[in-house]
Amino acid sequence: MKVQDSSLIRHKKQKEEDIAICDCKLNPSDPDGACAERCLNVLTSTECTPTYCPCNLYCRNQRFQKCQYARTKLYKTDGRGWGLLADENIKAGQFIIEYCGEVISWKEAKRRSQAYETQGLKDAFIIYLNAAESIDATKKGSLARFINHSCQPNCETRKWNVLGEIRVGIFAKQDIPAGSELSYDYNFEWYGGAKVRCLCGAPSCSGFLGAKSRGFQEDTYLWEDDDDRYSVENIPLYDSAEDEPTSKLQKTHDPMDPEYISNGKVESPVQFNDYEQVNSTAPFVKAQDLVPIQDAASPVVKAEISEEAVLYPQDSQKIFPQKNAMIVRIKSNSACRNYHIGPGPLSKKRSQIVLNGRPKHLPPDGNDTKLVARHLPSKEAQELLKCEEMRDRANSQLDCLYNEIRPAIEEHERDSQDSVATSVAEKWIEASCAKLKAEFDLYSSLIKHVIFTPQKAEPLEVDEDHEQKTLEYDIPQNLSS
Ligand SMILES: C[S@@+](CC[C@H](N)C(=O)[O-])C[C@H]1O[C@@H](n2cnc3c(N)ncnc32)[C@H](O)[C@@H]1O
Repeated sequence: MKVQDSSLIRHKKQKEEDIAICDCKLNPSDPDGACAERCLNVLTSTECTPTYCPCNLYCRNQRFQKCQYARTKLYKTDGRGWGLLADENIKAGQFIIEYCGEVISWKEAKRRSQAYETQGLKDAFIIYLNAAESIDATKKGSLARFINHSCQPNCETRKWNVLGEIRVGIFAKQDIPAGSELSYDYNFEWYGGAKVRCLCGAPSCSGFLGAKSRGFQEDTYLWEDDDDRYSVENIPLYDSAEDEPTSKLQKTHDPMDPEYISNGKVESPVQFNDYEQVNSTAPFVKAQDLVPIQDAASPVVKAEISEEAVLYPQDSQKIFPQKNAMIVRIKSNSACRNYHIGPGPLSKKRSQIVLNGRPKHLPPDGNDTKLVARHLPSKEAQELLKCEEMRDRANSQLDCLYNEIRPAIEEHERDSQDSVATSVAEKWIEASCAKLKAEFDLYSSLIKHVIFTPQKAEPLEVDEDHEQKTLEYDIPQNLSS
């Protein structure tokens, strides 16, 4: 009989209406381009959902789900325990591996870290996931748990939305040649315990792991004794019977002991691809016996795009098909409200988004507008292209604004459970409105031109440079102003 570990957080099932569907089109002559860097979902750090993606089996945006990891191997460092090496050349930006572990509430994270410390556990494996949750890879996890800290790292952590849940991946910050040790900046948030002297050897080394940390500020976090908002009891529990993988993790050995993994042979680096495949699908797994370690500490994951990035009231959800747009959930102090920015729940139809029951077409890309403009007299074409430029400018303003306010949002999120400051939200809304207005202008201009184009099936005479020479207009009386 399986005993459910009540400290683990249950998988959330993604609702159909929350599935984000990109508008990529599969080009049979370039299948590798399916859901590549311009995919709407990729731009919003969201993985495509199998069977819903227009590129179907060719979709390349399911790396977490398919465990498309870089080849890595373990090695024994000098003074820093185990470390992880690149076992192939890795490109800048490449997804290397998921940081898997038990997903627990912060309250549970605090309890465990204290317990680990009392037991004299040496290394720290709890990382920050979001305001309410942490990932503990102390007993269960992937090879990512062996990646050491560096003050001048070649990797970074990024959060991705995978089937409606936020997951953490290790990504290359730069090209990494095979044989290099992988590292990221833990940006430690200490859960107590003595500080660990940093041995990364970087010229800019800050001296200690967690030197950047403001320390574990118990009082500002959620789990004051009388604060039950995020207590384990209130969080839906993971049903191990449903999803628990059968893996090597279930064996009675310490699965995280590289000597166990590598069959006792630690002299030379060992390949771990099979092991990774088995474990990587399960960021949420059942607890096993504790392993004695010392000086527990918990690295905090820095997210490139915070899933709790910017507030946008739910009742005024808008579509922002941009890099910074992500479905987010932010909990306010007074009540548990949901805020969204970015693509709201998307319908199953391609190129169409349904919000609050109203279908909205995704904006045409620049090429489409230019195509339309080619078939218009130059004055109209100019106007159309001007509108498009306006839209692009507003888009990039919104991007800049997002980058500007992101630190405040992340800072705020860590400091307290209040919603992001109203002034920040207002700034965002203002910029979003500017962008929407620019888009509106673009579309109205497009519509105007479409209405004003000839109704007769008179082919347009176009010269080699696509410049239109003649046009016949059939302007409806009521629209001829
Ligand atoms: C997530 S684990 C990394 C894997 C670990 N080396 C092991 O053998 O399991 C984090 C721990 O590794 C050690 N560590 C990581 N980076 C270090 C560094 N730059 N200097 C000293 N110790 C480090 C610390 O003990 C830290 O608590």
